[in-house]
Order: sequence, then C-alpha cells, then structure tokens
Amino acid sequence: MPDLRSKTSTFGRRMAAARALWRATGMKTEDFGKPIVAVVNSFTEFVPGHVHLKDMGQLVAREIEKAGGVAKEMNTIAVDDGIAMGHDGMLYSLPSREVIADSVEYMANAHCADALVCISNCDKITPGMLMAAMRLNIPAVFVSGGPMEAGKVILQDGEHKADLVTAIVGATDEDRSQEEVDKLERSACPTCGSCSGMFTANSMNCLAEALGLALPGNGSLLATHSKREALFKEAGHKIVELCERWYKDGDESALPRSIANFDAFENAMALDIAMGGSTNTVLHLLAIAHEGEVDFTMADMDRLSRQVPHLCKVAPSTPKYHMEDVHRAGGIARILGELDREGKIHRDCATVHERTMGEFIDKWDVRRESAGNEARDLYIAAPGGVRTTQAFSQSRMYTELDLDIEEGCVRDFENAYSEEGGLCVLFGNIAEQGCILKTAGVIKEMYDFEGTAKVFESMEDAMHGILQGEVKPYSVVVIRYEGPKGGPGMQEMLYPTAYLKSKKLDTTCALLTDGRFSGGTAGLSIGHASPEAAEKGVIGLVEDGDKIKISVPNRSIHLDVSEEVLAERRANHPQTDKKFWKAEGRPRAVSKALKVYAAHVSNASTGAVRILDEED
Ligand SMILES: CC(C)(O)[C@@H](O)C(=O)O
Ligand SMILES: [Mg+2]
Repeated sequence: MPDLRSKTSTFGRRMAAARALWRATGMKTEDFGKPIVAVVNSFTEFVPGHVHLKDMGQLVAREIEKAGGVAKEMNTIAVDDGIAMGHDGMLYSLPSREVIADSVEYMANAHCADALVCISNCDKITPGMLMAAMRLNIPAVFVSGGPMEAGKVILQDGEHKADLVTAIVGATDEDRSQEEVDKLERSACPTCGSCSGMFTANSMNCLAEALGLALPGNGSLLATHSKREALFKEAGHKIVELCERWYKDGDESALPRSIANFDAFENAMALDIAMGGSTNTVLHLLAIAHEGEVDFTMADMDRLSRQVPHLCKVAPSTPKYHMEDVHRAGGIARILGELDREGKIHRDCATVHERTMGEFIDKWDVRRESAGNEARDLYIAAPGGVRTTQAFSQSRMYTELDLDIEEGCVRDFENAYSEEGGLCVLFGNIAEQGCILKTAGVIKEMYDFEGTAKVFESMEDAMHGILQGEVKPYSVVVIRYEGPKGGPGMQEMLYPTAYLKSKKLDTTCALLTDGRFSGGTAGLSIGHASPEAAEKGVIGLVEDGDKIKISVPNRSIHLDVSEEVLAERRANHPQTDKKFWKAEGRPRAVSKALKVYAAHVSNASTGAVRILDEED
C-alpha cells in the first residue's frame, strides 16, 4: 500500500520538530496518521468569481475533519480577466495559470500533503489547479465557486439579459445613449460568481464534471444558490473517501490520472463541442493532458469536432440563454446524457463521486427515469434576482425544468443546432499547426469567407484601429505578436471582437490572431494561430491587402500569397530571435517575470505549456 505522503513529516523521532510545528498549527496527537488534505482556496476580493469564497475553505475543512482527515487551507492567486482585459494587465492572465499550478505543487510537496480539495472558479484558476492535480497525481476533488446570475436590463429597445460582454459592446455602440450604458454597467454583473455566459470559467468548470473530477452541478449551479453549499460539504467527505481508497486499499482508480485518462479527455471534449465552450478550453485541456502525460492532441479535438453535434447555445452565442438556463435544462449531466444516448460517451470512466461516468449520467440526467428526485431538486435551482456578493444567499426554485428537446437550452441530436459541433480546428499555410474557432458563435453565411487582410501588431492597435474606422467590411483583421511568446502571455482579444460587433462589422469581417479570445467572443474569430509570429510563423508575414480564405466546412484557412513571395518576405523580415515580444514599432514594457515566461512557453498548439530543454 502507498504510505501517506504526510508520514514523511509526521512520523519518527527525527520529525519531532516538524511535529512540533504541525502541533502549533492546531494538530493533536490523534491527528498524526490521518490524511492531510490541502484545501486550496482561491479567495480574493479582486474577482467577483472569488469574492464569496473566503469562508469556503473552512467550510470544506470542517467536513474533512468530520470524515476523519486533517485539513490545511492554503491560497492561490486569481486574475480577473474581465478587469485585466483591454490593457497590458491581460499579459499576466495566461501566465497566472502556471503560477497557480506551481503554487499548489510548491505547497503540497513542501508540506507533503496527501490530497487536494481545489476551490476554484475563474478562467485560469480551474485549469491551473487541474494541472497541479494531474502533475501531483494525488487524490483531488474540485469544487468551484459557481456561475454569476445573468443581469437583466430594460433599454430603449426592450428588456435584455446582460453580462459583461453586453456592457463592453454597449459602451462603444453609438446607437446607445450614455444613460443606457450606465444602466448596462449597473445591471450586467449582478452577483458574485463567474461571469454568467458560456465563458471560459464556466466552460472549464463544466469540463471538470466531464473529466470526472468534480461533483454534479459544479459547472452550472449558481454561486448564490443555497444548494451549492452541499457541493462544498460533499467535497470534504469525498476527498477523505478517496484518500482511504488510495492510501488504505491501494486503489489507483482514486487518482486524478486514472480518472482523467484519455477516454475522459474525449468525454470532456465531446461535451465542450456540444455546448460550444470557450476556445480557451482547447488551450487548457492540452495543458492539463500534458501535465498528466495523456497523449491528447489537437488532432483528437479535430476528429471529435466532426463527430459531435452542437446541442446547446449559450451567451455569447445567443442572448437568450446563460448558465442558469443550462442548469434548468439539467446541467452538464443532461448534455452528457444526450451524448450518451447516441453512444458518444465512454461510460466506464471513473469519477470522484460515482463509480463510473455511466452511473453518473444514469443518476443525474433528468431525462432518464433512473434519475430520481435528487436530480430534479438540484436542477430546478433558480436565480434569486437580488444583487449580492454572498454565497448561498437565496433559495429560489423554478416550478419546472426546461426539458424542451426542440427549442430549449439543451437539445437532443435530432434537433441539434448543427450536426458538427460548436468548436473546430482549422489548418492551412497560415496556421500549419492549427488554429481554433468557436463555430457556435458564427452565422452560417460566414462559413465560407474570403477577406482582405488588415494587419495590427498588437491588440491595442487593433482596438484603436477598429474604433477609428480603419477596418472596412470584408476584411480579415490580423492581430499578431500576441501569442504566448509574442505578447508575451497571449492576451484575450475580447475588446477587438466586441468593437467589431459594436461597429456592426461582426457579420462582414473575420479576425485572425496568434493570441486568444475570451469565452465572450463571438463571430468568425480565429485564434491560437500556430506557429505564432514571434516564432517566425507565417502569420508574421501577412501584409495589408493580402487575401485570406476561410472555410469552416473544409476546416481550412489559406493565405493567398505564393510560396515565392512568402520566401521573399521572410528573407526581408526583421525577425526577433530571443526578444520575442518585440514586434516592430510596438512600444510595450515587458516585466522580467513575463520575460522568464516567454523564454519557456510553447505555442498554443500544445497548450502554451512551458517546455524545458531537458524535455526537448
Ligand atoms: C471575462 C471573461 C468573459 O470571463 C473572459 O475572460 C473569458 O475568457 O471568458
Ligand atoms: Mg478569459
């Protein structure tokens, strides 16, 4: 049987000093020999998705103690992408994922923790913690803070549901009055929780359910709802059970790498494609797989995107539905249930709560008779409609679920939005290692698109250019030197894509970047172009006026410039070698911390993970 890792610092005469210190943290004689669980909390007052998490660590800790474990709370950082968005602050967002993964590793290994309960929520926190769980491969349960309620606002043209993207677009829409913009600002983000659409945070918290590492309801049950408290409590019990299975019985299926294996990644990706998740999920799934040594690649994503239909449309792809509506339709178990009915799910994958994914679906998919009242009770949880920063502060219930398979928030295969899913990978001379598109947010008329390149060397220039009217219909806006190395940090281009929308150019222009997008981005917005400009990728050779052809059905993107001309441009190009972030004519102050990041990070096609020479 594997020894408790914590025994290293809690057993034997020579550990008297370490035990003395453990005692000083509150441990008693009878605690030595119990599993020590790191309760990894990401509470911060900077981020609405985390502002309500202050007491959650202790809530989980008390349950761990009741179940027979020792709990030690620790904290990680959390960047609010929405607040960091649109300025240099965004350079720190993706790198913060590795800081989070590393800080969990540092604490867990320095103190020989036996297991993790990860209290995550926003964009980089769930992925960073998932990376750490896979890297450490010790028992782990995930419980996130939960989604924000959608905002509601009455504007001149009627009532709207609102979120932060509605506010970004409204602020630069010349048809909106200042009074309306003020209203949007005050209504868009009414409660604590991760922003209310199928944005990155929610997408990742849904995928954690499909990977088998989080409890039912994790991705969709609102942060404000009293029912969410049970998830935190149960996480405390489940982690002690997992510790027993691994440390007492040697049952390897209790470990993250056994749960989140290749098949589980296929399940997660199938869910992602069916629900039109944020394009960032691609980056994060690749990075999590990398940490767990799972050979899951862009080619697998491409294959799955042709086999899985699009079953669920949520903001930003439609203004009609937000996460609260996904929950009412039965949440992630319901979408997995639809996929399972058509044989698209590996039912035998393990989960942290049910023996198999199949059992999870049978018990929690509200369209099955095998799902009892427990499932129905969970999924009728409704928004409270009251501004608050308090977790579990309301208990409103819908009287009925949304089980409309034709027009509802989640549909069955027969009524799918499209036969092929909401996310896809495109390849071509301008992105030989691939680029990513969320088709869920693209109108069918743009599936085959040809446009003229309008090139910007930074996100800021693009924002300015779009607002100044430099972009005309039928353009492909190219924003480059914004990749993981080139930024560095691979900024999200939510402002440029939202500005295209407010300038009413979103249905006549495409956007291509080696940077990435927010989950709030819609339109023909293609990101993660790899190789990136800073590593001499072809995207760095595009010139204003070049023609670019995009075909979603053919999964292709082509720069219509001959090989000879490209070779000529390459020869004359002022390429950077080590100072990746130095795009021509771009004044950008880059801190030492970010330069260190740029020196090791790989491009997006492998998840922007850090590669060390020894791994080459
Ligand atoms: C601020 C957002 C919408 O959360 C964004 O960062 C995302 O990636 O979805
Ligand atoms: Mg983000």
